[in-house]
Amino acid sequence: MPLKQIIDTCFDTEVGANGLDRAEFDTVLKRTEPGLVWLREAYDTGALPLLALPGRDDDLPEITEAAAWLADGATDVLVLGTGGSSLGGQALAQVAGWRLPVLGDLSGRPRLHFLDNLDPLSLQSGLAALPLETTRVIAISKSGSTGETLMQAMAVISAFEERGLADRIGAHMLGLSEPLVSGRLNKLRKLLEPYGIRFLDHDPGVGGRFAALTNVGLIPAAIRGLDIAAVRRGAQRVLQPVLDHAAAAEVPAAVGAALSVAFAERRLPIDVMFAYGDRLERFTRWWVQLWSESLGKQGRGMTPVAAIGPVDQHSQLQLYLDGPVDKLFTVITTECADAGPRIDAALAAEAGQPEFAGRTVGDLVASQQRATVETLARNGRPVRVINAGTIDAETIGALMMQFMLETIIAAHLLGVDAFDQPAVEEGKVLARTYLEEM
Ligand SMILES: O=P(O)(O)OC[C@H]1O[C@](O)(CO)[C@@H](O)[C@@H]1O
Repeated sequence: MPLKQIIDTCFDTEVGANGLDRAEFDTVLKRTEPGLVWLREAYDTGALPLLALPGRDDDLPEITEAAAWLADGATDVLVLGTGGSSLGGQALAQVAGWRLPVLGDLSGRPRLHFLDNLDPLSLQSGLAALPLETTRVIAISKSGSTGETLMQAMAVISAFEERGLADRIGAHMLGLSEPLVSGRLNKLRKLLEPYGIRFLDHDPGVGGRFAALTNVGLIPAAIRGLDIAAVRRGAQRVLQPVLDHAAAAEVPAAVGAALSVAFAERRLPIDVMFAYGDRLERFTRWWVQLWSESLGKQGRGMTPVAAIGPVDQHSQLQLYLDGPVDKLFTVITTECADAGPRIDAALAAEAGQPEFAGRTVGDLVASQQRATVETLARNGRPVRVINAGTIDAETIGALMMQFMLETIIAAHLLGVDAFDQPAVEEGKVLARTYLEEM
């Protein structure tokens, strides 16, 4: 089912004075047109390889083979890498059942562990607990120089050696990094290749946070059994209107970018993504990096906040309904009516919840989604809705492409480069200095 975007509750007619008036919105929407032209040109010239990915299938056999190689006979697969080298894979794998409460890893496939946050205690206890004889590792870093990933890779190698498994390192690990460029040191390759570890190439033209549809995101997804061709099909469906020269109003990503920037210009500089369903939790985190690193530059940018429903109704909604009016909400809903356990009428009566009788858990969540959107609007909070239908491979591909396009178009509107992240370097240099001083 295609994504369905509903924006009525962003306008003053629905939410009162905090909403945009149509003319104001149309002016910002018109400003997205150069961004759309730029995207089409980038597609035609191949300047942005990300845009060619949805239509490609030539690389899928290599991705499928790598996933099968990692999973073959494995009880556990460790994914080393951080930021864009991890979050896309996490978002996709979660759609296929990874990291869900209780049942997440009971699929007969290897357990997946994404070691994206460097934490000394987690790493130590994790490596001690894992059956390394049957553990495979994929180390992902576009640059090959991210300290966290390098340190994790070194710790893993040492753990294999300490368990007397030094001779298996080459057969248990895979690397994924940019191809070697003469004169530039790739530390990850330098570290791992001497062990005979095979490397796949990270597409040098696709930045980490935009790499979910490359081998970076698709290998972990395929390990979990997600249909990776369908992920790309979903992405293509969202890209197509841009390539077909659709008017900005017919390109949901242009509409989304225009809304966000229009509200930011009105001093609503916070974007809250409120996604209903456990399977979208990591997706919201992936989006937070995409939106933050791509747009937060030169004093500009909108602050992303991630929430999932219904649980965050019980932690954040009070602020959203009654706190400062400084946010645009994007509520991602799913078709969940009729899904999940059906509630026994006698139990419902016994508990004093007669309205539960005969209803499914999905019926309640469907009602909650609707209620959240309406309550936000009634309290004068601008809210757009994206009805994602069923959360499957195609849907997550579509959502990822929608938000990547939205990010690129928003960057055009803000006048910033979506593809760099110069400011984060400063802290990395300082951390290295402090480490040397220790
Ligand atoms: O894939 P790499 O090069 O290891 O980078 C990991 C992450 O670190 C950053 O460069 C920020 O430090 C992100 O942009 C990137 O996704």
